[in-house]
Amino acid sequence: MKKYPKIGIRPTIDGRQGGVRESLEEKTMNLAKAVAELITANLKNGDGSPVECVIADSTIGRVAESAACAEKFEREGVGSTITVTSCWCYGAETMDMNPQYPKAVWGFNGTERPGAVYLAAVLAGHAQKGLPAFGIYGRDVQDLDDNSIPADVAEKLLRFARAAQAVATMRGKSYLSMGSVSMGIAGSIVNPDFFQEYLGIRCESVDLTEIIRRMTEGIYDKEEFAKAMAWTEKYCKKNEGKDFNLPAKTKTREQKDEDWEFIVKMTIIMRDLMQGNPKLREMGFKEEALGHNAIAAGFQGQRQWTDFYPNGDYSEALLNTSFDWNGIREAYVVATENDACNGVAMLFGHLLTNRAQIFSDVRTYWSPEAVKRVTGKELTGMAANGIIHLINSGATTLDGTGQQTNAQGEPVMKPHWEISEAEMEKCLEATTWYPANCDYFRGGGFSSNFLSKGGMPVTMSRLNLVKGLGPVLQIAEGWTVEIDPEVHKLLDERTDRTWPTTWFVPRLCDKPAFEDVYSVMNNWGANHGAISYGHIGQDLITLASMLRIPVCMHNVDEKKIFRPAAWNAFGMDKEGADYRACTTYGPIYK
Ligand SMILES: C[C@H](O)[C@@H](O)[C@@H](O)C(=O)CO
Ligand SMILES: [Mn+2]
Repeated sequence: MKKYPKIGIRPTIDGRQGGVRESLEEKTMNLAKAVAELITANLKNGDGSPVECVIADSTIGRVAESAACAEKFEREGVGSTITVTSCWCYGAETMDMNPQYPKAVWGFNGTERPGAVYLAAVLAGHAQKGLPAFGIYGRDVQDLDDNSIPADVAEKLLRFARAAQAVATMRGKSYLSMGSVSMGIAGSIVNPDFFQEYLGIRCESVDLTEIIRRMTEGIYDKEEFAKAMAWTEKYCKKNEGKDFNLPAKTKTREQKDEDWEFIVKMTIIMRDLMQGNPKLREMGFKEEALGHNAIAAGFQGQRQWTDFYPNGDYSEALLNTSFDWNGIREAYVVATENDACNGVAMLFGHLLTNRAQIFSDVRTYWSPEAVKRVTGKELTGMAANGIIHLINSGATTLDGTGQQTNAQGEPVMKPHWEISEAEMEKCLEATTWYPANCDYFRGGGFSSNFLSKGGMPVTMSRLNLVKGLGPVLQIAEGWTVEIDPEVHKLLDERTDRTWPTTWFVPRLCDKPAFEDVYSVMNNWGANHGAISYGHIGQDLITLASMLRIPVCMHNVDEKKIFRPAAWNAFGMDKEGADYRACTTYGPIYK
C-alpha cells in the first residue's frame, strides 16, 4: 500500500460565543463531514485506494484554532485544503496560510448566515496575501438545515480535489532519466529547475550501463524473471510479427530468443531503478533495493543504446501498461526518448485519471484530399475533416488498443482496478511484437504494434518549455477514430508499420488553433503528445493553474474553466489573465 497525501477539510465558523458560534457548530462540522465523504467516495489514488480526508479537530473561529489545524494537517500528511463555512468568519484569522497547499473555499449559499460574504472576504484575503484560492459558491440558495452538497458545488469540489491531489502526490518524488538526451530532442534535455520549482520533483539520472551491470551481475529477481519470461512466451512472443528487415540485418531465431530474454530482464531492472525492490535487499543488494523514488521516468534508447543493444519498446510499452506478469496493476509513467516534457504531460494525465497513458509522435496530418489522392478513397464520419496520425515506437500503453469496454460495449481505457483478466488478454492479443526495424534500431529488439479502436474520447496534451516565458501547456480534446482498413494499411505502410497507431481527430471550434484539424497539428509545440482517455481538458486547466503553468492552447469551453478566484483580478480575457497570474505568482516551490 503506497502512502498518499490527504486532503485537509477546514470547518470555519463565526467565533462569537454566547449564541452565534454555538448555533453553528453542528452545521459547520456536518458540512465538513459531507465534503470529506464526497471526496472519499468519489476519488481514488493511483493504487485504487480512496483519497483520504482529515478534518480539523474543531471548528476554526479564531487564529489559535487555525494554527492548531495547521499543525494537525502537517502531522497527518495533508497536501491540500478545502475550507467550508455557512456563516461569517474572520478571514485573515481563519484562512489557510500554508504557501504550498492548493486551497479552496466553499461558502455555503444560505442567507440566514453570510457564508458567501465570508467566501468573498477570505478570497480577497488570499488575493491580497499572494495565496490564491479556488472559490466555490453554489448557484441556488439552500435552507439552513440542508447539509447536502448541490451538484454544481460537488463538481467543483471534485475538480479541485483531483487536481490538488495530483499536485500533492508529485511533491517530493523524482523524475528518473535512464540515459540522457535522445537524438537532440529538446524535451529530453531535462530541466531540473522546472521540475523542482514547478512540480516539487527531484531529477535523478542513471547511466544506461547500470542496466548492463545489473544484468551481468544478476541484480534482479531471478524468480520474477522466470515468471516474466513464461508470461512473455504465452502472451507476447507468440504474437511475434513478420521480420521486415533486409536479410543482412535479420537476426537468427537464437538471437531473437536472446533478445526476448534481454528485454524482459531490462524491463524488470528499469522498474527496479524507478521504484526499488525489497527482493533485492534479501539478495544482499541493499543500495539497489532502494530505487529512485521515481513517479515518472524516461528511457533515452536512441541512439547509443539502440545502436548496440535491443531497443526499449517492450519495456516502455509494458511499464506504461496497466498489467504485466504480476497481474493487473497501476501503470507506470515512462517517456520514450527520455522526452521529460512529454513525460510530465503523461504524468498529469495519469494522476488526474488513474489510467495508463499513450505516448506518441504527432506524426502526420492527413487532409481528406491527400488521402483521396494516395488511396482513391474518401475519409468519412468523424474522420471526414482530416486525421492526425499518432505513432511512436515504444511507450504507447497496450491499454491504448481500446480492447477494454464499458457496460455499453464501447472501447475505453480503464483505471487498472476495473480491468478484467479477459480484457488484459484482449489487449495482448491485439498487439503484435514485430522484430525492430534495424535501420533505426541496429541492436534489434521488438516493437509493439496495434491499431487503436476508434470512438474513444481522448485528450492530447503537451508541456513545452519556452525560454524567457517558462512552461506552457497545450490541450486538445478529441476522439480516436477508425478509418477504412485499406486506407489505414496504405497510410501506415508509408511510415513505420511496426509501431502502434492511433488515429486522432481533435474537436474543432472557433479558436484559431482549432479551426481545422490541420491547425491543431500546425500549432503543436513539439514532436510528441501525451494522450489520456476522456475529455480531461478542464481538469488539466485547473491543475495547470495550481502549478502556475499557463495554458497556451485548448479547446475547452471558456465557461467551464475553473481557476483560483484571484485570476479574475488579472482581467476578463481568460487566456491573458492566466498568463498574467502565472507570471505574477510564479512557481509554487521557488
Ligand atoms: C525515426 C526516429 O528514430 C524516431 O524515434 C522518431 O520517429 C521519433 O520518435 C522522434 O520523436
Ligand atoms: Mn518520438
